[in-house]
Amino acid sequence: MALFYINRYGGEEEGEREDRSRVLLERLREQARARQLKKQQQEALLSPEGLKQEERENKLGENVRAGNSGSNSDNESRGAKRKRKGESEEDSCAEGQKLKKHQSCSSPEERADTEEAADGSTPSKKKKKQNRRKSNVTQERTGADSQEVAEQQDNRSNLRNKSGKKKKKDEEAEGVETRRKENNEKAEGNQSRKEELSVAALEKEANPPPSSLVVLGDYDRKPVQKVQPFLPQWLAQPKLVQKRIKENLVPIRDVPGIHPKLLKKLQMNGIESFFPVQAEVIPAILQSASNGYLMGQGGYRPRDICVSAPTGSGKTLSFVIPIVQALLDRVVCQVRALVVLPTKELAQQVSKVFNIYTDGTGLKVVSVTGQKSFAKEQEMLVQKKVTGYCSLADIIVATPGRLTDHISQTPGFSLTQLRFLIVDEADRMIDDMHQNWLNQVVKAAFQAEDDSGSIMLFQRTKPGPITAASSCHPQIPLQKLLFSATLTQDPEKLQQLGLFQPRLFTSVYSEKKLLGDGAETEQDTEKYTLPEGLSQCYVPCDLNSKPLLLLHFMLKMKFTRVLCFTNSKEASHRLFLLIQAFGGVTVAEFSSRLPPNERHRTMKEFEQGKIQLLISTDATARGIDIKGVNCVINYDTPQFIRTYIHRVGRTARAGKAGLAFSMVLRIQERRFLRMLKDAGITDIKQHLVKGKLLKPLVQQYEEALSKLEKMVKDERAQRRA
Ligand SMILES: Nc1ncnc2c1ncn2[C@@H]1O[C@H](COP(=O)(O)OP(=O)(O)OP(=O)(O)O)[C@@H](O)[C@H]1O
Repeated sequence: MALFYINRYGGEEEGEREDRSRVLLERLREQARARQLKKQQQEALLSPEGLKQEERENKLGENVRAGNSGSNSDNESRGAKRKRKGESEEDSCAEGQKLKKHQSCSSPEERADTEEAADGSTPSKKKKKQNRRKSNVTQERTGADSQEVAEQQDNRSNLRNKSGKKKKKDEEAEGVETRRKENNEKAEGNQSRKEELSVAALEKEANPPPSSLVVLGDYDRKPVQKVQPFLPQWLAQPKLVQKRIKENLVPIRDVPGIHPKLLKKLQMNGIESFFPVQAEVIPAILQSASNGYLMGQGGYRPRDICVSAPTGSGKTLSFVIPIVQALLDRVVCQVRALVVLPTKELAQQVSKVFNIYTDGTGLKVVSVTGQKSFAKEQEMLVQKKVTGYCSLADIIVATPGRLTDHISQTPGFSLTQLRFLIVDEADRMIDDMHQNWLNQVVKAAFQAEDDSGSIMLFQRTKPGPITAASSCHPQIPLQKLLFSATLTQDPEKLQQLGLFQPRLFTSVYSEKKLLGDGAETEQDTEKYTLPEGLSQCYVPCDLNSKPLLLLHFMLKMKFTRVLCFTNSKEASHRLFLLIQAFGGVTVAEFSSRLPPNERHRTMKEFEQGKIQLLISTDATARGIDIKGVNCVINYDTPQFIRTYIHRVGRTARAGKAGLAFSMVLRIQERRFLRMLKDAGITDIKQHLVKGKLLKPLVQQYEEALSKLEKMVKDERAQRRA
């Protein structure tokens, strides 16, 4: 076999070489013929008249050459250099290229050899090599060089013609007809040679030989093309939800399948119409539970649902209503719905909404957030009976930390009947995934029931691939529902949630844009959506003028119900003390510095309008729904776009109007505006406050500063004591 390959390979190579030499030989013959014809022509010219004419022509040629002698000698020396260079580069020339170069750029010396070949004598190998070298040298010459070569050729052949004049006289006997024919052939040959030479020169110009010198630091700025992410179909083609609330209200009776009990409750709570996200998501969840909570529609596992809609667009109700309805018919109290949220305040808020809609239904809602003691929470969750533990909660609203504590430490706490897992502020919860809370929940949900387990029939195992066998054994499905105003569209992040055939409902539209060449491209014109009633401004300022600006907004512009954000609890506290020391504004602070009950009280007072200005950390940035907040001030610029969106989203909720001011240090201005622009937020206006407007506040402010200094010292002393 190996031998066959060798022979085959060898055979092909030989054939190829034969072909090449045949072509070469043919070419050489042609050239020799052309030369012979030229000689004959010269002889014809050597007649007395012809000689005179030739002398005249030679003289004229010499004069012309004398005029160009400088440049010619330059060219010659360059030619010599190139020849040397050509010799050194010879080895790197590819075999295939050699033939082409040989044909297109034959030097005078080479042609002398070709004459020999035409005579029938075979040139030696050494000579061939020399020829190849020479042809390489010639190849490097420019168009001007090739002209010169052509001239030299003519001169040499003239000389040769003169010396062999007598010898050639014998051949004059050949017919004039043949000469003319051959003359034409020769002219054609010369023309083609000239063309080949100039093509070679052009090729050389287009591909100059590589330089050994590298130019550093000289590069062109190339526009970086944005890589369009490849999204799975459910992310690329979501179900679109209208952004504008007021224009897209849907009367509650127009949404099919809602239980009359719930319709009544909605009306009692002043809800006559559903917001767009509710009109889309409520029917979708209800449909997946249309066969009851024990199995999915048609016995299949229901699809998971992801919702990305602006702040204040009513996402809470879009999961509360269908879950309450799905569990209305439950017989035994078991944990069937679990809502996980990032903060205690948010968990309390959501559990309040559940309480409203489960009131009078027999469904029990328990909140596990650490607000109460662990033992107290345990008592609220499970009860020990003679027959074993039984659940006291149908719906649990929890923060991840407390939830995992109960999973691992509360006897009888079971999630084996869990049907709905709701992750609110899902993007934030994905960031918290390092706590491993989701794995613990899923593990607890698919844990085998111990002997005391009452409903062995509905025992379930962790779902694997769908097979005929798995379809024959229906079990209570676990459906995940994700909600956020800034839900990530990063498939890798969402992957961590182990979603099953998810559906996405979103208000973030990708718009098709026309490129310059007329082609269409899909571009995210906005990555996040803000409430329609929100007006945004930024105030360029310096560090010292920030407190004065805040006082100016509160005292001169008479802002009321203002939620003001700082980037740390220390900053919140100091600003609170300063504004308090200044006086004239009812102010409070909200951060993890305060105990939960104090935070709760503060929030209540703020909601009641007893506090004009609430200075807070990002603890209130997400999800908190405080009615009547008409202005948000970013005292410290938010570092991330998601933080900005959630902060400003505390106003302009439920289709109402609201105002957001961001104080931006001049050094931060560019970065801040770029951050917003990258997220597709361009409708932010600059709001300049003139120094003279702040001047009247300065003296009182300086007094407040000295008071603050004293207060901070006292606090430090107290802490040390
Ligand atoms: N259909 C409705 N009609 C009138 N008001 C509604 C309706 N749905 C919700 N609301 C009110 O709108 C406000 C915002 O609702 P919700 O807190 O659910 O918004 P959200 O989308 O969860 O906001 P965030 O993203 O900030 O958490 C609440 O005060 C709520 O009572």
